[in-house]
Amino acid sequence: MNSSFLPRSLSSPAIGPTVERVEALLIDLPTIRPHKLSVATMNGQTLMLVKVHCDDGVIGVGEGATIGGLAYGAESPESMKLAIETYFAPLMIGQDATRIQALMARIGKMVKDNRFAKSAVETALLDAHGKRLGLPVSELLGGRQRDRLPVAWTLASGDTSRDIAEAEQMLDLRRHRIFKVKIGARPLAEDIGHVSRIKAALGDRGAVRVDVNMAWDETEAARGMAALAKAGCELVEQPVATASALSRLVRRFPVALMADESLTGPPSAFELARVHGADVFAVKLEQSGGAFNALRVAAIADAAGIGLYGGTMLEGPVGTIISAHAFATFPNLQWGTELFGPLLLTEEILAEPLDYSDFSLAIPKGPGLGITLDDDRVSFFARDGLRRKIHPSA
Ligand SMILES: O=C(O)C[C@H]1C=CC(=O)O1
Ligand SMILES: [Mn+2]
Repeated sequence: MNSSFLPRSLSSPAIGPTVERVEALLIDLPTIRPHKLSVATMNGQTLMLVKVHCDDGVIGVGEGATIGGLAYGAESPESMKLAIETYFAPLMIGQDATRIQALMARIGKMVKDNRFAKSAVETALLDAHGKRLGLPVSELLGGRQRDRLPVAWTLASGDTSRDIAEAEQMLDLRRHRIFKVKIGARPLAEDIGHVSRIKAALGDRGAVRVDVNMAWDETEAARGMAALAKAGCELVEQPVATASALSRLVRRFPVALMADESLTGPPSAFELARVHGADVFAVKLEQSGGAFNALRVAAIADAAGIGLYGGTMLEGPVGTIISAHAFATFPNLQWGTELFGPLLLTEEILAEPLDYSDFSLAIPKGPGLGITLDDDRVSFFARDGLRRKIHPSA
């Protein structure tokens, strides 16, 4: 790509270590069970890993993931890899790796959307810079306010008894006590029955929330929210698609309303706040376009009196931990997080697993993201790796 198109201020000479090489790869991992959402049923998850190699020998790692290929949004793991290799890398190579916001602005001038891919490369730059400085990424983002984050679990087997048994197991393990039930694929009455039975079984031992993933129209949503409030559900996530429909539902029922898919970065957060479209924002790093933008979304929520929740795109450990570093800096995180993505995967790709205990996730304290990939396992599960050679249909 010809960098002479760029304004002079965005292509100034590097003063620190520079980006030498950018590498992207896809890894395919099985899930512990089918994960049923109204938009897709997942039997596995594909992670796009990006490695940014710098000329001081530091390598930073980032991740992009989405749900059900193209079922959730415009980007797929494959499209992120292509965008990074073809369009991002030429804009990054030779640039100062320590001026992360300046480099992201340079990319932003030439890459209009691709928020998930931007989040992945920004993560890798933050990881590299934290390693270089000997600081956790949370410190680069302004400083952490907490060392652990509450983590919700999603019940999405589609089967009521199985979901109840799974919730009981999570309570016994002291891993989760907040449960988000995926609904919206079945008729309303069936979904309400499903959620009511789960809440009745758990009682005060577990909080129950639902995610409709935009599947309802406004009339169904009004009926659904009234019934869910009666059943003891405390929060309904994105029952309808648009901000205006959300704003007509908010505060009509004694149940909190959370925006998820409607939030695609700071301008959408501002618009939702302006129309009073939600009680709570599910902030996702990838949807926001990276950690810095997620912090901007959180600031808008705080200013508008909207509660905050740390969302996930069911990322693997890298995407999960950059999210944890960002959420650790939020002044308010009233609704906790759902950073359970790595627990949905059957395979570990870190040298040391993450610490999920006491109903929470520990935010690593080491430099950068504070995690280390197990490179042998990553190459084994790579799309063109050994696992595919042994089991071609896997
Ligand atoms: O919130 C979503 O829509 C996506 C995701 C988060 C948890 C889960 O099970 O799915
Ligand atoms: Mn959601």
